[in-house]
Order: sequence, then structure tokens, then C-alpha cells
Amino acid sequence: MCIADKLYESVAARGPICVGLDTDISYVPQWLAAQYQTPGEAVFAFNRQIIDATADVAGCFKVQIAYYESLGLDGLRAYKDTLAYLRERELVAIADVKRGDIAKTAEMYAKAHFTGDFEADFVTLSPYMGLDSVTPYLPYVEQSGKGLFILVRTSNPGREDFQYLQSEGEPLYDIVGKKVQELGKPYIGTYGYSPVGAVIGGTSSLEAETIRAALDSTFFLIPGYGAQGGKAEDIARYLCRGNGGVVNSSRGVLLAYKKDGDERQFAEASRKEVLRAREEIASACSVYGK
Ligand SMILES: O=C(O)c1cc(=O)[nH]c(=O)n1[C@@H]1O[C@H](COP(=O)(O)O)[C@@H](O)[C@H]1O
Repeated sequence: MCIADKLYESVAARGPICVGLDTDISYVPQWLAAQYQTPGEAVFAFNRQIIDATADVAGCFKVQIAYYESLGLDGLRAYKDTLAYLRERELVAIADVKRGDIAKTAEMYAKAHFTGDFEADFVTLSPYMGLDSVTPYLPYVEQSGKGLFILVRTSNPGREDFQYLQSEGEPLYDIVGKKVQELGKPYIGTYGYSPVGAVIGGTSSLEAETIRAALDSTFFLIPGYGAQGGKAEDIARYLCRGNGGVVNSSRGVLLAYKKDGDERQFAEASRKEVLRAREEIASACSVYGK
């Protein structure tokens, strides 16, 4: 089964929330961290409990590598262990590595994140160096059932610096989006979506209709919900066509326990936040229609 189909089915069964495991060691409650020898071990223990508490209500998980790299080798072991645990539980794992280099270097990144210690189902890529920063990953899409999420229009304020520049009457992100869709066409799965997906930030919905209509076979990874201010009603406009997208929430889910003030129940608080977000997005979708 193509990974886009697996993700589609997971979203249909569990909802569109992608739990972002951007686990800063400072998020791990002291009582838990104290039980482990190293920060990496504590981070993995925290992740495992969050995964266990949300596995049946989250469509996928995204592991942002910077948080793990920042802890050195100990952190990279936590990264590897987190991906291995997701694989063991047959959950969809997105490695948020945002690679963007070319040629042989890109081949090495593809090998690093699609095989061996750091194997994931999807990787995030930045295409702004050119198409040759993306094509080295395609053999893994074709032969190993892997997937990509390529930055098209991001969630951050700085997206306007380059992505919105006009070229022949179109914003650059539009051109990039169409290329992403074209690259993915040969791999479209049973549900009409390709494993070559796009990152579309959820902090603005101004262009939602044109983006969704133009990229109709492209699955979206939508970050920016919650901590960055993206609203359910904005997100819904990208989502409401089958199950063609996942909505990432990292700090919103990982730090949910801070609102309740009960550190011992951090995993339960994360689960509640996923359920709350899922409900909020579902009701926004019912307003904006399919
Ligand atoms: O590729 C991404 O995941 C991404 C793209 C984008 O446009 N904006 C964005 O915030 N992200 C990532 O999504 C996550 C957002 O985290 P929170 O703002 O804490 O929910 C981080 O891992 C970001 O690196």
C-alpha cells in the first residue's frame, strides 16, 4: 500500500491531527526526567507516553529533528528510538528534517532518513534550491513506498519575503505548488492523493480556495495551528475535501498539561488537547462544507 493511502486511512479512522514531537527537554516534567540518566532518555520516555496516549486519536506524528540534534548523540538516540517506536506501533511518522541540498548530498540525506537508524515514512524538504533538491528522493517514493512533504507556502511571517514574489502574474509558491503536484502525479494512490505532499501553513486562509483547487491530488501537511495562531476556520478551508490533509500541533499538544497544572497527567492532557483540536476542526469543516 502506498504511504499516501496509509496516511489517508489513518486520518479517516483517527482524525487529521498530527502530533508534533518537538520535544524540548524543558517540556519534560521534572518528576519524569529525574527517573532517567540522560536528557535523551527522558525525552524518549516523555514521547513514548504521549504516543501511547494519542495513538488512537492522531492521524500521524511529526518528529522535528532539531530538538534532538540540540542534545547531541544522546538526543539523536532519542530521535532514533522515537521513530522506531512509531514504526513498531505501525503509526505514520514524518521526519521533519527540512532538507534542501542537491545531487549526491541529497541522495545521502534520502538514504539517511529513509533507511537505517533514522528511517521514517515521510521527510520534509525545502525545494527552493531547485527541483534537483527534490528528485534524489523520488526513487524512495517509487521503490520503497516513502513520502515527501515539500514546503510550498509556509506558516511563518517571513513567508512573504520570497514565497509571495510574483513571477509572470503568479506568486512563487503557486509555481512551486504546481511543480510539486506534477512530480507526484505518477504515484497517486487509491484515494486520489500522491505521496509527494505539500506543506501549506495554516496561519492564513486568504488563498485557501485557489491552493486547494490547484493542488487537488496533493496531500497537505498544515502547520501553524494553535501555538502560531492558526485558527480552525482557516485550517478547515484547506482540509475540507476528503481527508486530504493533516494539521500539525506541537507545543499545543506537548504543553497542554501546563494549562491543567497537573504534571503527573501530562500524557492525558495531551490526549485531551488532541480530542479538543479534532473536534474544533471537525466543526469548522462542517461549517465550511466538504
Ligand atoms: O514543515 C513544517 O513542519 C513547518 C512548516 C511551516 O511552514 N511552519 C511550521 O511551523 N513548521 C513546523 O511545524 C511545527 C510547529 O510547531 P508549533 O507551532 O509548536 O505547533 C514546528 O516543528 C515547525 O518547524
